[in-house]
Amino acid sequence: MELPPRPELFDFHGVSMITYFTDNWENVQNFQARPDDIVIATYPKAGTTWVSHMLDLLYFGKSSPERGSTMPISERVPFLEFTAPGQPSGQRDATISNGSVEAADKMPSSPRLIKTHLPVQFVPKSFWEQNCRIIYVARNAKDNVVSFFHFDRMNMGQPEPGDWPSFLQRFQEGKMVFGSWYDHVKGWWEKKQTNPKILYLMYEDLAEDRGRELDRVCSFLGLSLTEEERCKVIEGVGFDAMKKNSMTNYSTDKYMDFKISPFMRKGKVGDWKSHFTVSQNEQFDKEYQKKMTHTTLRFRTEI
Ligand SMILES: Nc1ncnc2c1ncn2[C@@H]1O[C@H](COP(=O)(O)OS(=O)(=O)O)[C@@H](OP(=O)(O)O)[C@H]1O
Repeated sequence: MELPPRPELFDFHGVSMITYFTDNWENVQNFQARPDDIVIATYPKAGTTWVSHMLDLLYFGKSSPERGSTMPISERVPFLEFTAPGQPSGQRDATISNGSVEAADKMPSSPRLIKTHLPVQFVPKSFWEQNCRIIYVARNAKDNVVSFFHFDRMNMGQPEPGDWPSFLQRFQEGKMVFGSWYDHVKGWWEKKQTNPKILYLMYEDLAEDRGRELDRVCSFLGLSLTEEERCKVIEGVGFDAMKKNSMTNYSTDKYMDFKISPFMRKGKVGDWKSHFTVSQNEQFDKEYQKKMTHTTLRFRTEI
């Protein structure tokens, strides 16, 4: 299959975007949420797939144990604002595998688990009106940008990444798909301060002790598990298990070139140390301090 050329970034209401996430804008904004919908919101590469698979196992692992090994994560947890590359708005094939609003509308399962990378100000208002629960996952900026760089190298549906120094520079300027990491993590953090329906998770905490974070998630969602169920979820969301599982490792995605880099790449905290030079790190830290002065949000870059 011939793939369309890589998309270009453009400014969309103050946020850098590509058309795959703006083509269906009206339908996204008018999306009708249901009160029991659960949203998994993240800046790209912060642990979306990890928490999506965790929630899917939590809700459907018992009733449909085959689901996690037969349905790609993009079908189990549709990506709200996504429209398939190469298919202009209005002519899209609205199957569940394309993600998107239409797929979510048709989902029979309850609760619906819905993925989004939207910054908080772009979230469709129906989610707030319905008082839906939202799990936001954030990852420290250094590991986040490294993961994003490798993703853009291997995903032909993303803009050309260029070389590492220029990618890092553009990350600091917020010229990434879904905009500035700083605005994203801070915007959701502020929203969380007044909205108890938002659980703010950290990738680093998950990496440190996913059992403990699973317990936090269950308590937020009002779920209780038997010890056996709990062990099954913990095992199912391990990095090695998810890397092997073709329903979570994106090996079925035709836009990703695994010869360049796998989707489930390293899954580590601190991998940034093998990418940043000493001077890139110093420069980054300086800008980071400035951009994070007026927030109580704190990240760990190693565990
Ligand atoms: N189970 C588990 N354990 C540890 N790490 C995990 C796990 N699942 C996904 N990952 C890592 O998360 C990174 C992908 O992030 P996302 O799923 O948010 O990507 S996406 O935005 O949906 O494209 C990507 O990070 P990097 O390896 O650093 O590139 C994945 O490897």
